[in-house]
Amino acid sequence: MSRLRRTMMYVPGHNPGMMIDANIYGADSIMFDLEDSVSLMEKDSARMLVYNAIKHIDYGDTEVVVRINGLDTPYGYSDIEAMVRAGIHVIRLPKTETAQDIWAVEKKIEEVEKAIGREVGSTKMMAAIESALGVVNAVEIAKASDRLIGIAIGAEDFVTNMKTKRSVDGIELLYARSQILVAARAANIAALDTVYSDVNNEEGFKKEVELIKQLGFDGKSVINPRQIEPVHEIYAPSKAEIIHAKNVIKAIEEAEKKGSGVISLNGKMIDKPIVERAQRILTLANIQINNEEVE
Ligand SMILES: CC(C)(COP(=O)(O)OP(=O)(O)OC[C@H]1O[C@@H](n2cnc3c(N)ncnc32)[C@H](O)[C@@H]1OP(=O)(O)O)[C@@H](O)C(=O)NCCC(=O)NCCSC(=O)C[C@@](O)(CC(=O)O)C(=O)O
Ligand SMILES: [Mg+2]
Repeated sequence: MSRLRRTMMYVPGHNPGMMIDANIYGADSIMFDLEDSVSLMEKDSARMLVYNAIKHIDYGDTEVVVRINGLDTPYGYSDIEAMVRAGIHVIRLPKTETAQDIWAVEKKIEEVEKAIGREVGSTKMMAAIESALGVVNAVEIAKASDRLIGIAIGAEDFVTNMKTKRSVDGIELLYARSQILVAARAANIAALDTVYSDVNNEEGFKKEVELIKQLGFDGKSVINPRQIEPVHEIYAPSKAEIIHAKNVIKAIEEAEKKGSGVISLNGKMIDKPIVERAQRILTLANIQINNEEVE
């Protein structure tokens, strides 16, 4: 079953109180931040804190991601060196604009993997796209490396670059979100939506989550534990959807045994895209397809 990435929670890398038990809130991934939530004065100490957290704290099954500083800053290469040595699962590059940005990070990761005897390719990557140039190059970025597990939109930087600001309905983000989604799907990797900064506006947050789910995003970057449960609730399939999905899988398995790829269920045609949607529903419902009784 593919890993769920409905929520990826930012945890400021200079805040040991937030880092120590960041997995207890139930986010699918936690993302230690070395970039914009950390002041220039604290860059080196935050890197050391995050290194120690990854090395010594057991975060269980939670995926651990680190957002590094860009390679155009004095911190990016040291961030990669420390994070690969610590054993990070995923390195997220902010403000990615070209495939070359990905290759430069990958080159450094590989150098460190070889130096410490870590399996080459085992450190995964994500790219955040936060500018017009990044959006224009989204497909090349998404396809730039086998290490990439997903791409994300960073809306606060993006709207600044576009000389606008975020609105309630998010119209200013529609093109970029769509472009990033299409690029992710073309590369067969995950698409993650951006943060919603107004943590006390639960209604506004839920509306945005409904929107990005409908667009097709796998999940969302979040900044506060209170934002995790609403995302998981909105992404959870209904009981009726689960039962239907199970019936679709059972029907197609029986049809395949008989050598047919197309069948009907309750008078409706069931073919490959419908089966794929059913599998996605069961993944979201956390159900092992083959080990479940079909109701
Ligand atoms: C927002 C707020 C200050 C609210 O504080 P509050 O104090 O009101 O929070 P409360 O709800 O009261 O906290 C209750 C309990 O949860 C604990 N707790 C809270 N937050 C926690 C957390 N994140 N991790 C673990 N623990 C947490 C807290 O310690 C307390 O624990 P306890 O005392 O034990 O009860 C706080 O959450 C926070 O700092 N968030 C992270 C902000 C951040 O990282 N920004 C950078 C990333 S965006 C960016 O860069 C833009 C972007 O790049 C993005 C893109 O890529 O999309 C672009 O361009 O768009
Ligand atoms: Mg940003």
